[in-house]
Amino acid sequence: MTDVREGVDALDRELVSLLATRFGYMRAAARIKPSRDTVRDEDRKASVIAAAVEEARKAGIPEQVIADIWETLVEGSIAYEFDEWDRTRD
Ligand SMILES: O=C(O)C(=O)C[C@]1(C(=O)O)C=C[C@@H](O)C=C1
Repeated sequence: MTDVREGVDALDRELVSLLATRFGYMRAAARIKPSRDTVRDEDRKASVIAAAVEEARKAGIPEQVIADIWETLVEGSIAYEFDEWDRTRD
């Protein structure tokens, strides 16, 4: 069990590192988007979540769990992008 928990802890560190990279892309998106009302894109949000759920289906892991995680992730990303957009504009 110790090995399993060490594996989980190492994987969680990797996941956070990958998420840090993803949030870096959100900073880039906030810089690129020309107006505040383009930060939230519901069509893109739906397509990002659908793609993650499809990957979950292929991997044989619970699709609803992945849908819930991605809902939180994309909403958190949108909030972060709004903060970035406001921080970098007057
Ligand atoms: O694709 C974008 O436009 C993004 O800013 C990325 C992202 C995401 O988290 O994947 C975030 C905000 C948008 O509403 C849609 C998707």
